[in-house]
Amino acid sequence: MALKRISDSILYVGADDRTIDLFENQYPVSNGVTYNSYVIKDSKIAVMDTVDERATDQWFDNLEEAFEGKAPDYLVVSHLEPDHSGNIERFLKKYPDTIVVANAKTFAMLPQFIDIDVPEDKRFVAAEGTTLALGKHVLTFVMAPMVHWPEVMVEYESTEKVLFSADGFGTFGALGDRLKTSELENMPQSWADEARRYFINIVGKYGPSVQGLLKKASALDISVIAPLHGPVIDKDFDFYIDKYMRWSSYQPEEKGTVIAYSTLHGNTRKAALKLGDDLKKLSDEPVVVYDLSRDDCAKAVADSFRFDKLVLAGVTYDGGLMPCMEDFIYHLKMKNYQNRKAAVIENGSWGPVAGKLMTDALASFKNMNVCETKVTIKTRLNAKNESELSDLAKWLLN
Ligand SMILES: Cc1cc2nc3c(=O)[nH]c(=O)nc-3n(C[C@H](O)[C@H](O)[C@H](O)COP(=O)(O)O)c2cc1C
Repeated sequence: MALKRISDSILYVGADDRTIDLFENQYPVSNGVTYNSYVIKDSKIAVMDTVDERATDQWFDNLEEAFEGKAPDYLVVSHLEPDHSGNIERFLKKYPDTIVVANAKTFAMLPQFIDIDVPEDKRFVAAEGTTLALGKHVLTFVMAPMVHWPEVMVEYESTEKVLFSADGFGTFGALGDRLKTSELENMPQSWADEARRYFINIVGKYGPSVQGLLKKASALDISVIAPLHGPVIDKDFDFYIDKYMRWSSYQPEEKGTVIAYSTLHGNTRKAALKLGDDLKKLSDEPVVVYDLSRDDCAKAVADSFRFDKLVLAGVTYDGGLMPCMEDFIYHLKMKNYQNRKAAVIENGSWGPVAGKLMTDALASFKNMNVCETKVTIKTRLNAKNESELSDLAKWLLN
């Protein structure tokens, strides 16, 4: 099959992985994932990153097709996460004359990832603003520390105005025979859900670092963004940049409520659904309800960042919270959840403490407006609780 291309000179040599169930062994990827890698062909040939070990054979086949009998000159390593560094060693064994292009931090960390000691004359050490001419094409290196690993850098190719954005603007999902967002259906909207789940959960903790990179990127004239996962972005840039601005500044994208519940016997679920119905009766704003025992925690976390309101509805369990609620709150904390309106519904049959625990957790996040009155259910919803839930819906929408 002919290789997919960004242009005549920039080829896609990455691969779909539809066999993986959990990305990073924790995020469900029912539509698979891609490990992107690119080849720039000019007087010199540069390979932009390797791929996960799971895609080794496909990648080497693609490389051979792209090289057309020539040998590569450079291997650019934008960062060392195993899904991108997984084939550096095999590549250097197969193409030992290649010069490795990476920054000083990457070279310092490289021995943790490969057993080959790259000799000095096979190293090109990139720093902020360093350029590397391949012929007509020229790469400029832009450091992006802690987006989301310390050694991350991105590369800007100025002739075709391509930003190789590392994991920035990446998303889950295999690509099949398409590559660019302009070739995919329902773009850019359909990109947002999975890109949000990817960003918030994988990069979200490092908002200020992402803002730093966005500031540097705003000075570049960009025609294409080529990330390391998912489609190459070739239009509607404002949409994608706006999403990244919001996500990295922890601002909600839109009005709406996430109700995340934990239940042992189903009564707290009933309360969560009742509140959802009350909200829907009062407003057209979206309401999304998550069963934290069953639903994808990463999706619940991503939607919590998407919307401006969050309700935690949880049972008291052995004098504490159910593990799934603890886990959800832990994820919110890890990803710097903040700037939202929030409320709590608790349940307990003899000594409810879940409300205090959930309220304290929410109040510990930055700039939260947490409802002062919590709804306390004693085992089953009663008429008073129903009226309290109606009042809570009004407070949330106020
Ligand atoms: C194993 C177990 C431990 C529980 N621990 C407590 C507890 O420490 N304090 C309390 O008030 N209720 C406790 N409960 C009762 C739950 O909070 C109870 O399931 C809830 O009040 C009813 O809501 P649900 O139908 O949503 O589970 C416990 C229930 C179970 C099954």
